Amino acid sequence: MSSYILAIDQGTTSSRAVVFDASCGVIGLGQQEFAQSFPKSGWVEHDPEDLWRTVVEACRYAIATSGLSASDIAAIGITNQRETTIVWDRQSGVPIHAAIVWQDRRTAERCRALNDDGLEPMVSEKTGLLLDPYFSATKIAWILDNVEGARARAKEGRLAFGTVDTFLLWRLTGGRVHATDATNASRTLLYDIRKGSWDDDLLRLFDVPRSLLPEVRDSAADFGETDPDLFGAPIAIRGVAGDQQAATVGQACFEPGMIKSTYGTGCFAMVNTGDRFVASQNRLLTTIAYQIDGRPTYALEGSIFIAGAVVQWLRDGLGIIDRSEQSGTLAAAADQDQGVFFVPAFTGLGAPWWDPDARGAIFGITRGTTAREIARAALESVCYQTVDLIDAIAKDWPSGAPRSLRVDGGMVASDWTMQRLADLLDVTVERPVVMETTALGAAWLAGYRAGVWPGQREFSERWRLDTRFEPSMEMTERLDRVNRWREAVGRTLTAR
Ligand SMILES: Nc1ncnc2c1ncn2[C@@H]1O[C@H](COP(=O)(O)OP(=O)(O)O)[C@@H](O)[C@H]1O
Ligand SMILES: O=P(O)(O)OC[C@H](O)CO
Repeated sequence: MSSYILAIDQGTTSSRAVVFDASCGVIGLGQQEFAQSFPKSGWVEHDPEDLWRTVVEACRYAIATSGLSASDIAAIGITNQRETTIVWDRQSGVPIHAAIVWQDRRTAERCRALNDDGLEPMVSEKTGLLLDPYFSATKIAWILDNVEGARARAKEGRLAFGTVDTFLLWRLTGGRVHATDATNASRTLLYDIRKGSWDDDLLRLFDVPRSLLPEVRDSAADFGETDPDLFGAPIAIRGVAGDQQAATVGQACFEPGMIKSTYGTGCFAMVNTGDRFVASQNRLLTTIAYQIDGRPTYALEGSIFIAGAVVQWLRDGLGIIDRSEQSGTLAAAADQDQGVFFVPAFTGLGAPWWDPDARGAIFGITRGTTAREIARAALESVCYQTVDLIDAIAKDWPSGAPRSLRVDGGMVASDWTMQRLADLLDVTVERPVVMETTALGAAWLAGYRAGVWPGQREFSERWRLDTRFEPSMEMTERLDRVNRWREAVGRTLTAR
C-alpha cells in the first residue's frame, strides 16, 4: 500500500490541500481563498458552498501537482476551522443558513443571560469551556430560531448539524457519513469531555435537539470514503481533528507540558496536559487535544480571536500595505519611542478576558504617528496577547512558564513578529521547517490509522527546527511595555 496522505485544511480564510509523502515532505499543494461576510457589527459568516467548492478544487490541484492519482493516496485527514456552525437538510444536503463563523458574536446576549443565571460553572465542569458566543451551541439555536420552520424540521429529524469537518465529511462521502471527532465535539458546548458523550442537560439548556448531532469518533478512525466521482477513485478518510488540535499533533506536542502556538486568523496556544482534565483558574479552556484508541489526551488552550486578521485589516481595511509580508518591513521602520498600543478587539476579546462586547482601539497616537507605527502596534498586539495567554497557562500548569514555544501558522513567516514575540515573552520561539503543521497533524492521524505512517515517537523525531528566535529585551523594558499594554486592554474592556 502507498503511504501518500492527502490532508485537507479548511481554515478561516482559505481552504488548503496538501499531499505528503512518507517522510512528511510536501509533494503537492492547493490553496483557495474565499469570501468573508460581515453582515452586521460582530457578525461573521461564510457561504458553506464556498467552503465545499474551494476544498474540492484545492484537493484536485494538490493531487495534480503531486503527480499522483487518487488511487495512489492511502488516506485523507481532515482538519478545520473549529466551532463554525452549519445546519443542513439531510435529504438535499443544502445548508439552511450561512455558516456562522467562530468569530461571530451574535449570540452574546444569550450567553450573558445564561451567565447571569449562574450556569457557567455547570457548563465548564462538563465541557471545559466558558459561556461565550465563540462556541457552537448558541449558534445552532440561533439558526433554528431564526430560519423559518427550522425548529419543526429539526423535530422531525430532517436537519443535520455539523462543524466544518462534519459538513465536509457529509459532502465527501455523498451523504453517507454524519460524524465528527472528539476534538471538534469538544468545541460545541454540548459534549461532556470527561464522559466522552453528548450531554442531555446541555442539549436541554441550549435547546438543541439530539437528532441534529453527528456521531463522535476518535481523531484517528475510519470516516468512510470519498465519492469516486470527486477525485477519480474513492479515498478512505481516516483522520479528523480541529485545526488547533491538528497543529498540536503536527508539532509533535505529545508529552504533557509541551506547548505550541498557532498564528492564523486568530492565535491559539495549547499545552498538552496528558490524561488529566486540568480545570483552569485563569479563564483558559480545557479541551481534547486528540483522541486515539478511545483515550482522550487533554489540553489547556488560550484562544485569541485576532492575530493574522489584524494584518488583513491593515491590507484590506486601512490599505496601508498591499501584501501581508510588507507589515514586518513597515513595523521595522517605525519610531521605537512612540508608545502606540493597538487592542484589536474587532470581534470582542477572547482569553483571558472573554469580553464579547469590547471593540478595537488604538492608543497613544500623536501628530507624528504614521502607518509605520500603526503596523508595528498591530504586529505587537499579537505578541502581547500571547504574553497574556502564556502567563495564564503558567499559572494553571504546575511546571510554570515554558522555556520555549513552538510556533506555526501563516503569520510566523514574519521574522520581525517572531523576534518581537520572543522578546516580549522572554521565551525562545522555535519555528519548524514544515510550516504546514496543521495539515501535517491531520496527515499523521490519517497515516497512523491507515498503518502507513509511524507511531508518535518516530514521528516526533522527525520534527526539524527552521529558526530559533532568542529573547533579547531588557526585563525592565519588557515589563514596562507589558504593563502599558494591559492598561490599554483595561481601557477597552466593557463594564458588565
Ligand atoms: N509575512 C506575513 N506577515 C504577517 N502576517 C502574515 C504573513 N503571511 C501571512 N500572514 C497572515 O497569516 C494569516 C493566514 O494564515 P493561515 O494560517 O493561512 O490562516 P487561517 O488558517 O486562519 O486561514 C493571514 O491573516 C495573514 O494576514
Ligand atoms: O482557521 P484558523 O487557523 O484561524 O483557526 C480557527 C480556530 O480553529 C477557531 O477556533
